Amino acid sequence: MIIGLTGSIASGKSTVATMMKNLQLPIVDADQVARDVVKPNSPTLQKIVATFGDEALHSDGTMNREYVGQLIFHEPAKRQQLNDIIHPAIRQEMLRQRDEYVTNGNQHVVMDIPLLFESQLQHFVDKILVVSIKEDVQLSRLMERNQLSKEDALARMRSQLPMSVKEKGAHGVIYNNGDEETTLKQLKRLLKEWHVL
Ligand SMILES: CC(C)(COP(=O)(O)OP(=O)(O)OC[C@H]1O[C@@H](n2cnc3c(N)ncnc32)[C@H](O)[C@@H]1O)[C@@H](O)C(=O)NCCC(=O)NCCS
Ligand SMILES: Nc1ncnc2c1ncn2[C@@H]1O[C@H](COP(=O)(O)OP(=O)(O)OP(=O)(O)O)[C@@H](O)[C@H]1O
Repeated sequence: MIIGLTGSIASGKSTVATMMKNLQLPIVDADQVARDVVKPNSPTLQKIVATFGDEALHSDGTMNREYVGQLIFHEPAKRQQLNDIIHPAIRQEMLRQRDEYVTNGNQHVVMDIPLLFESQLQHFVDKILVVSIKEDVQLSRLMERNQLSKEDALARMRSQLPMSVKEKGAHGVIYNNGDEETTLKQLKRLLKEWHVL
């Protein structure tokens, strides 16, 4: 079974992905792939610099994530431009990793894809697991983790589909408002239901 793990920004996808890894499930991590495809001198990073200017680059040749983030989380048109450049490369590499895990005999693979619904990638997976969170808890965890102002954190949250839409499209939902142990219990229950554990 290919499981699509998604949710909203700072809802706890990485936290749940780590739990799944500890349960011996292989993970394809879209955020990590998104970092890999913009390595210094990569064609994707060159396109980003051609579009957003030299400020998108640090002097050591790595992408200036803060600068690009400020641009795209506040301006939908710029976000679309970045998505058009970077998403094809991300998709190709995610599918390569998924298929490699399957070829190597893994019965189940987890794909951690923050924008699964926004990018309409439902067809990449067999079942969709949404990590849900209440908006006030999400806001405070996001502000704390990324040291963001309330305004910047809200801009990031609003750049994604509402949680209610994602919950409706899910085969299973985990609520990550409490402590990690409560979340782990829900995860194990769901995976048993799906005959993954
Ligand atoms: C804009 C960038 C440079 C900001 O980098 P930063 O280190 O601050 O954030 P990070 O990459 O850790 O992403 C954090 C979260 O932001 C959200 N997010 C990232 N990109 C987007 C986007 N294009 N649209 C909506 N939400 C996004 C996701 O929930 C993601 O998990 C970076 O997120 C990026 O390259 N985004 C484009 C690639 C992408 O769409 N990634 C998301 C999943 S494939
Ligand atoms: N149950 C929990 N209790 C307390 N803190 C939590 C819990 N789950 C996650 N966190 C914290 O909340 C923040 C967001 O969690 P995490 O990074 O897993 O979210 P994410 O959905 O992967 O985020 P992103 O979309 O930005 O990649 C992190 O700082 C994490 O340590």
